[in-house]
Amino acid sequence: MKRIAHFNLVSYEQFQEGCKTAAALSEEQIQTYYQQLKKPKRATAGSAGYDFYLPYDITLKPQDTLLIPTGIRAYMENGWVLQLYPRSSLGFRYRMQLNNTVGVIDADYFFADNEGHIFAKITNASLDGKTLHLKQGDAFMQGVFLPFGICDDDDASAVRTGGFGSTSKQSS
Ligand SMILES: O=c1ccn([C@H]2C[C@H](O)[C@@H](COP(=O)(O)OP(=O)(O)OP(=O)(O)O)O2)c(=O)[nH]1
Repeated sequence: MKRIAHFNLVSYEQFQEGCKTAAALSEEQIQTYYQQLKKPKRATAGSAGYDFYLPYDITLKPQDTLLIPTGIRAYMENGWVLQLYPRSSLGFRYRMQLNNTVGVIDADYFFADNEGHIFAKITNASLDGKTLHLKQGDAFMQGVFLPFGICDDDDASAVRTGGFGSTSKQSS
């Protein structure tokens, strides 16, 4: 197995910033949640997916959507990508989905202005009216590191600075 990555927590300031855009939380709550953040882990020696844990309790009614600041950044060697998927059991039971279907975390995102803070946007797409209640520390999403190739005439040289959609802003 290739060891090509590691997870870190983002700084407290970045987590606080992420929480501000995601939820109405007091400073005290944010401090507590930050202290209790857990780095992603694989559940078994043979698992491909690193489980990401919720920073705080969430309730998602059918069709509700939430942005979640994970408090996590991922360093990985060039030539690797971290792909994010819902945790299968939550997909099976609640049709919990990632709004972008699969999250793509680029290797250079680690060096972005927001410290490479990984966000997840999830929806309860339940077709049978089930509300999803999850607790702080529950695994809700999984990340898999994958190698990728590039085209032989590829000359991409732009440097990533921001988060979602930032590269198209730079080039337009
Ligand atoms: O679920 C996600 C998906 C992406 N990202 C971060 C990491 C990724 O490196 C960056 C940009 O994502 P992506 O390349 O998929 O989005 P884009 O809309 O194509 O934006 P960009 O122009 O920045 O490439 O946003 C997340 O935190 N969570």
